[in-house]
Formats: sequence, structure tokens, C-alpha cells
Amino acid sequence: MMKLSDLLQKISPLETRGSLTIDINGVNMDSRLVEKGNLFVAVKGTQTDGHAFIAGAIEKGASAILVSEPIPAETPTDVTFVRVADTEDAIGKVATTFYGDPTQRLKLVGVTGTNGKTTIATVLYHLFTELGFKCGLCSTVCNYIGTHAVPTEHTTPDPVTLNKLLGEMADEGCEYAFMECSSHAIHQKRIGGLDFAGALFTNLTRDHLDYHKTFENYRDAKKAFFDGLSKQAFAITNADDKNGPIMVQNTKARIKTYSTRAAADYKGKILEESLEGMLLEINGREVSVRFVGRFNVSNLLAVYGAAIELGVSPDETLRVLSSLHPVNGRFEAIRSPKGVSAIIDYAHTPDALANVLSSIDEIVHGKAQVITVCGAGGNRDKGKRPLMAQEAANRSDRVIITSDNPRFEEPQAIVDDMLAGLDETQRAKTIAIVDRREAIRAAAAMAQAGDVILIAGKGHEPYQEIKGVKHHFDDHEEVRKAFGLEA
Ligand SMILES: CC(=O)N[C@H]1[C@@H](OP(=O)(O)OP(=O)(O)OC[C@H]2O[C@@H](n3ccc(=O)[nH]c3=O)[C@H](O)[C@@H]2O)O[C@H](CO)[C@@H](O)[C@@H]1O[C@H](C)C(=O)N[C@@H](C)C(=O)N[C@H](CCC(=O)O)C(=O)O
Ligand SMILES: Nc1ncnc2c1ncn2[C@@H]1O[C@H](COP(=O)(O)OP(=O)(O)OP(=O)(O)O)[C@@H](O)[C@H]1O
Ligand SMILES: N[C@H](CCC[C@H](N)C(=O)O)C(=O)O
Ligand SMILES: [Mg+2]
Repeated sequence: MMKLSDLLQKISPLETRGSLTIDINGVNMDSRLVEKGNLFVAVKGTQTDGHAFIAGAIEKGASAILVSEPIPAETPTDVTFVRVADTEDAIGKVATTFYGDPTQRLKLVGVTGTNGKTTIATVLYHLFTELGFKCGLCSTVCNYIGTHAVPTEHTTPDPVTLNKLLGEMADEGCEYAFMECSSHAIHQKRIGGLDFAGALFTNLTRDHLDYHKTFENYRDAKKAFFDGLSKQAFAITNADDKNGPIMVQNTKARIKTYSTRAAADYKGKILEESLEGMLLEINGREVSVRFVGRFNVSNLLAVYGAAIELGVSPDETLRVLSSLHPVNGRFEAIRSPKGVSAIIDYAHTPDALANVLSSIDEIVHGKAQVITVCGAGGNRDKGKRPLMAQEAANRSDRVIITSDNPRFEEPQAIVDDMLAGLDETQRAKTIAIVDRREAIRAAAAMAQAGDVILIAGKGHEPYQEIKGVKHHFDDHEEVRKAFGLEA
């Protein structure tokens, strides 16, 4: 419960009508969720305009309405109206005030970029938990308040859900929170009003152009995150990515860099690698980790840099890093009794497939077969389908094209779109098995000792979404069954 005037302390109203001393017991940007005594914030979205639902919100008992359109000529006397220039800009600030300014009570670190956000945020969460701190995590896979899991639908939730979550983390005594900041979330100001202790940039490749329209818009959405940091914050960027320096061009934060190739504040390289892990050198110290793949060196350097910037000693950081396991569905290896390795990875874009397969190739060196099992999601970018099939065929000895989440499309039609991308040579090493379970079984049957099977696209997902229904399906379980291992 909070006085409306207190709730508005971080924003500048242009006009108000009605009492500002009323008590507000909740903030909502969705009229369908409004309860008696709430403030409803009308936000213009991509599909509709929240201003169209003001009457509905009042009917459900809203006590106050925050708008950016002119206040209607006639309004109920017991409902306060407040007008600001931009409600999308205001919602985060109001929500964070309502939930007790969580980022003044814990240190929040955000991760943005096309690939690696879940990996870095999750490894940071485990690292700081192992170091003895109570932590929160906000990621694509799951949110955590301490060790309590809170399921999520989004990479970055809407500002009300996000601030409620961060508020609960602070109330529960979390000292740190690590979160992914998607480009959608930054662009829609879902992270507005939050005071970040630090921000990390991973990399930038083409993605989400259906939403951002141009690569420049997509890049600028990510950059806006760094532009908004305070001078007390740190900004860690990837010197190996050509957009790394651009991200921090206009930031007030303390800039640090990481690199696997050039001079940087945090520098690392691979000394040895196998499918079980890597021996790395990070800023002159050796550390063995259970993570695999060249891109994970970058991810771990980002993690290392954040830990040092947050005041942990290099030795402590590396000691704990060496004990951590891969993130669910991110380059996770399972070995069969006959010596075949399966890698489960969330790669669901041509670029991610290329990265994972080149990391596998670095280890296998053409000495064994690489068999790739992959599909593509239905009701998503069709342009990536032939490209994914090409990457798989160019970088594997055998390919099994199968289903991912068909959603509302015909699975066979998605498989056909993928096959259409292949020339004769590529087609010769490829078969199609629409049933994903059968495809995994076939790959296991084909493989000889030493071979590597990549099972790409679904990573942590415990389901297969078919015609609006999520059926239980877990790549880990299917691999274990196909390998004859205990469930
Ligand atoms: C395209 C997009 O990002 N949409 C997000 C956006 O919705 P929107 O702007 O389209 O909202 P809208 O439907 O136009 O409605 C406008 C306003 O009217 C309100 N409304 C609407 C109907 C009603 O009856 N009453 C009402 O009050 C809505 O609550 C909203 O405040 O703002 C909403 C609140 O924050 C989000 O839930 C919604 O996410 C949709 C569901 C979504 O699918 N988003 C995806 C694309 C997304 O955000 N993905 C990224 C990461 C992706 C990745 O990296 O893989 C993520 O962070 O998850
Ligand atoms: N630093 C990296 N560079 C390139 N590819 C990476 C990197 N880290 C992870 N990947 C690949 O991208 C996939 C997704 O990784 P992760 O889930 O950590 O990324 P994300 O940024 O959270 O993605 P999303 O936007 O889907 O939430 C991994 O399964 C792996 O194949
Ligand atoms: N955030 C992405 C994840 C895709 C994962 C893949 N398994 C698929 O279903 O395409 C999306 O919803 O487009
Ligand atoms: Mg993610």
C-alpha cells in the first residue's frame, strides 16, 4: 500500500485530476489483471493501445489511471487521473517505486547481446551463490529468488512482473540479482527505473528483425541499455565483436573489455580442450572448467570480469568457476556406454549452429563422425530453415532433419523447407525423420565409439509444442533412453 503522490515521486506529471493522497494497493499495465484499489497504467503497445481499456480498468475497481493521452472530459469523481508525456517511460519508474526500489537494496547486473545471455546470467548466479551470497536470477529458462524457482514465459518480463520479482528478491535478502535484458525489453523500457550495478555485452548478429526492422535499430536498442547506466556502474564489453566498442560509446559507466584474441582488461585463451571441458588461461592464471566451446571462453571471461568488478578476488572466482557445470541445454555432453558423445544445445539459428559445430570440430578434428539432429520451429522466421540445414550439412558427416516445435504448422512442411536449402552433395548425407524421438534413436544407432551427436534447437525445453499443446519432451531423457542409460 502506498500513497499515490509517493508512487509518482520518480516521474513528472503534466496534469492531474482528483486526489493524490489516495492509497494505491497495486500497479498494473493490463486491464484484465486490475483489482480494486490499483493504479492502471495505459501503455501503447505493438498490437493495441492500453488507453482503450481505461473504462474496463475502472470497472474492475482501479482507483487511479496514468495516461499519456489527454484526460477524458468526464471522469468518475472517485478515480484520479494523472497525465505524463510517455507512459511507457513512466511504468518502470512507478513499478520500481511501488516494489520498494529493489535496486537500491540489491546489486543488479544485466546481460545483453544476441547469444550467451542465459549462459552468462546463470553462471554468475551459480558463482555468487557458491561464494556464499543469496542471489536472484531472471533468465529465459527460469527465474530464481534464492533457490526458489519461479517459472517464466519471457526472457525479460514486463516491468510490473520484473519489479515484483526483484522486490521479492530484495525482501528475501538477496544481495545480488543477475538478469538477461532482451532487445525487446530494452526497447519497450521494461527495465526503466532500474539502477544497474553493472552491464555486460556478449555479441550481436542478425536476430529479431521481424520486430526491430533493421540491424541498426536492433543494435541501438542494445546500446540504449549502456547509455542509461550511471557512472557508478561498470560496463563490460566484448572487444572481439565489432559492435562491442559501439555499445559503450556513450556510456557514463566504467568501461572494461574482454577478449580471446587481443589486449583487454579480461583476456583468456584455450590451452587444452575435450568434450568434457577446457583448460583455460585467464589473465595469466590457469583454470580448468567443465564448459566446452570457443564461445564459452568469451562467456566465462564476461563472468570473470563481472566478478572482479563486483569485488571478488581472482583466485576465489577461478576456484568456484572450475567447479561449475554447464547451463541446462547449453553445450551439455552425455556419454554412452559404448563411447559416443551427445551434445545437447539450444542453437536454433544458422549462426548458433555454425558456432556449436565449429566448436565440436575443433575437438574432433575430423577423427570421428559428427552427426547432427536438428529441426526448426513452426510459426517463426521461415528464412532461417534452409540456412540451418546448410550449416548442419556443411559442418557434419551425417544430418538428420527432424521436428522442433511445429506449433501450428505441418511438421513435414517445415522439414521440406529445410531440405529445400540443400544441394546434391549436402542432400546425400542427410535423411529426414519427422518424429524427433525416432531421429534421436536413429542417430544413436548410427554412431560408432568416438562419434559426436549434436542435438540442437531445444536445449532446456521440456516440451514439444504441437497445435497449441505442449507435450512433455526432453532431449536429455531421449538421449539417455537411446543410449540405454538409466532415466
Ligand atoms: C512484441 C512484444 O514484445 N510484445 C510485448 C508487449 O506487448 P504489446 O506492446 O504488443 O502489447 P499490446 O498487446 O499492444 O497491448 C498494449 C497494452 O494494452 C494492454 N491491454 C491489452 C489488452 C487488454 O484487454 N487490456 C490491456 O490493458 C496490454 O497489457 C499492454 O500494456 O509488451 C507486453 C508487456 O510487457 C509483453 O508481454 C509482450 O510480449 C509478447 C507476449 C511477446 O511475445 N514478446 C516476445 C517477442 C518477447 O518479448 N521476447 C523477448 C526475447 C526474445 C528472445 O530473445 O528470444 C523476451 O524478453 O522474452
Ligand atoms: N558467446 C556466444 N557466442 C555465440 N554463440 C553462443 C554464445 N553463447 C552461447 N551461444 C550459443 O547460443 C545458444 C543460446 O545461448 P544462450 O541461451 O546463453 O543465449 P541467449 O542470449 O540467452 O539466447 P535467447 O535470446 O534465446 O534467450 C547456445 O545454445 C549456444 O549454441
Ligand atoms: N525464443 C525463441 C526460441 C526458439 C526455440 C526453438 N526450439 C523453436 O521452437 O523455434 C522463439 O520462441 O522463437
Ligand atoms: Mg536467453
